[in-house]
Amino acid sequence: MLLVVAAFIVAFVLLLYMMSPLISPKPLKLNGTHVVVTGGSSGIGKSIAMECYRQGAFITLVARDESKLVQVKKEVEKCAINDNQVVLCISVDVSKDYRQVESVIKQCQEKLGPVDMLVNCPGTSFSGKFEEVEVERFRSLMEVNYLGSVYRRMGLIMFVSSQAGQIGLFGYTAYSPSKFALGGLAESLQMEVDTSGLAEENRTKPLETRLISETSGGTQPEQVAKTVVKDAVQGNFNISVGPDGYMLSALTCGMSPVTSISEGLQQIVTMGLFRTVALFYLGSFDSIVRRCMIEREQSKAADKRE
Ligand SMILES: NC(=O)C1=CN([C@@H]2O[C@H](COP(=O)(O)OP(=O)(O)OC[C@H]3O[C@@H](n4cnc5c(N)ncnc54)[C@H](OP(=O)(O)O)[C@@H]3O)[C@@H](O)[C@H]2O)C=CC1
Ligand SMILES: CCCCCCCCCCCCCCCC(=O)[C@@H](N)CO
Repeated sequence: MLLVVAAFIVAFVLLLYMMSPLISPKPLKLNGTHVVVTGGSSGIGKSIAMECYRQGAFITLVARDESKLVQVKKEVEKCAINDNQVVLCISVDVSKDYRQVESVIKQCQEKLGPVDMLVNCPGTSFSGKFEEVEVERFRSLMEVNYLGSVYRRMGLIMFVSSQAGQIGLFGYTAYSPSKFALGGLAESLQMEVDTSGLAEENRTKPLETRLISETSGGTQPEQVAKTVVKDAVQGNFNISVGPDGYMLSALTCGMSPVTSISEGLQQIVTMGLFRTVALFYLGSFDSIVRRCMIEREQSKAADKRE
């Protein structure tokens, strides 16, 4: 008995020792740095750009629609904290020609210096039942959400995924894999790198997907931006928003790295508990899908009778 306890303590101390080099050293100070935000002309990307500007960064906004970019540039400029700060805009489709993207990023580096932090936030979403989603959608979501975040460069890189990138969800057969891929990329890249359109989606969204998505409390993009920027400059690998996001991240951490001792300890301690909570969530998702199916069949039968 004593031996087992001793073995546990030794293993634990060893674990802490092994984790210590993973703990990121000093946080990045955003003041004066160059932050590139792809997908920066709307939603979360725009809020992240504003948050970084408020902390003194120089910003390059990347998206397709030029007029939206110009408009958002003005909004970001309002968040300035000194007179030197600059916002650049680049209109390019990140899902298309990689060389073109590379060349525009080169241009912005010539103007604002090397990129200190790259925030990958371009993305679109589409939901529908598997057999009703055109194959072309699978390709286009993969191109924007996944390939649109593949840029080879140095510095801090942030990938904006989704809860649907941690778990597979009804209606997200095209979207979810593109976000899972992003997670795989981040996890592989982390090992290599030596770092010391919601409206469109809602048009087709199945009732099941809507009900399941509503389980996760909506968060304002400004709040998301605050949290992710704070965590990213600290060098954290897994960044989540809200209590369900926290639980999901702990639950799906797998072999992803830890960036603080307390993060690792929390995962170890909470894993079993969160798995229990997750089973209840799964049960409720299942009952949503079943209820929708029954309701559809009933209304079909009623239509026939008429
Ligand atoms: N909103 C949500 O509920 C959630 C969002 N997410 C993820 O967060 C990210 C941002 O979402 P959100 O703020 O809602 O998105 P928005 O639709 O508000 O903004 C998307 C941004 O990406 C740009 N963009 C889209 N396609 C391309 C492209 N091919 N090339 C270049 N830029 C492109 C858009 O500009 P333009 O169209 O002009 O190119 C826009 O600036 C996405 O990756 C999304 O999957 C994750 C979980 C929840
Ligand atoms: C311990 C376990 C906790 C489990 C919590 C589960 C919460 C599930 C709800 C997930 C909703 C995700 C919708 C994503 C939509 C999206 O990514 C957007 N692009 C939509 O436009």
